[in-house]
Amino acid sequence: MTLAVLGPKGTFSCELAEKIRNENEEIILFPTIRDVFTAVLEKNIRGIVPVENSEAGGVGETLDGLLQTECRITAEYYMPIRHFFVSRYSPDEISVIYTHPQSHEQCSIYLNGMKRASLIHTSSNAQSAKEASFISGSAAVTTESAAKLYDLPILQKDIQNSLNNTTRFLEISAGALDPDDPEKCSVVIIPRENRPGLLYGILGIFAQRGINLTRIESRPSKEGIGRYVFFIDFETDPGWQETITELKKITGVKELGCYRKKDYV
Ligand SMILES: O=C(O)C(=O)C[C@]1(C(=O)O)C=C[C@@H](O)C=C1
Repeated sequence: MTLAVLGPKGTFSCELAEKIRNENEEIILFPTIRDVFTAVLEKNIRGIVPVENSEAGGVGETLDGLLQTECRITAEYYMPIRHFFVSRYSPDEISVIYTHPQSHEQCSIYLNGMKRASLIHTSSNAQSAKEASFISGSAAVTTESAAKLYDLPILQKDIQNSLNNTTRFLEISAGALDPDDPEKCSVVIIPRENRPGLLYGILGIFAQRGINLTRIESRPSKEGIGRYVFFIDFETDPGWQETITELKKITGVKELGCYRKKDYV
């Protein structure tokens, strides 16, 4: 078996993959989250992608991958996220800081205090460390494993805004079937029309059945201003298939997958 994740080595995605991989399962690294989706479909392997963070919200590239590809969600993982500020230079010598945009948001309070340095966004937390390992006068916001890998001194631990900072990751697979006893389901509502009460009607189906939503997020449909799709996660009951049938009667629905709930990793 093979597990596809965002690289290079040292990302949070990579740290999670190391923890959850099966014995003898090989981890393969890709430069973007979109490439992880493509590999999962083309090679028929499983992948791990970040989907939302407690501070910075949804991860757009993953939401787009779920909407636009046939990958299915087969599991979820919650991982506490600790950010490290690393550099070979002293704070007054630092003129540039490399950071992933999600990490920038998660560490905004600390980074706003670094007024003399300019911020450059990168494709991952490991890439940030890689840049800081050879650019003079630079620093990075990164993971503990990437700091070790690139031998970068830690100037400050835990620079995230909140000590409860957590990212939820999804396991995605190609052509997977839902388990018989799922605990959660994810769908995207793709409205066929813009009419009064549509969202009320959708939420009413969950309310009437006493179903708890664990997340609802609107995202532009990319078809024009004011047009949205809605990502909904809900806790399942024995009649979860009927819930989806009811939804399909009033709106467009893309089923993303049903799966078991997971503990913190
Ligand atoms: O760059 C990484 O280390 C990643 O695994 C990506 C990612 C993300 O895009 O959310 C994962 C967890 C953290 O929330 C920050 C970055």
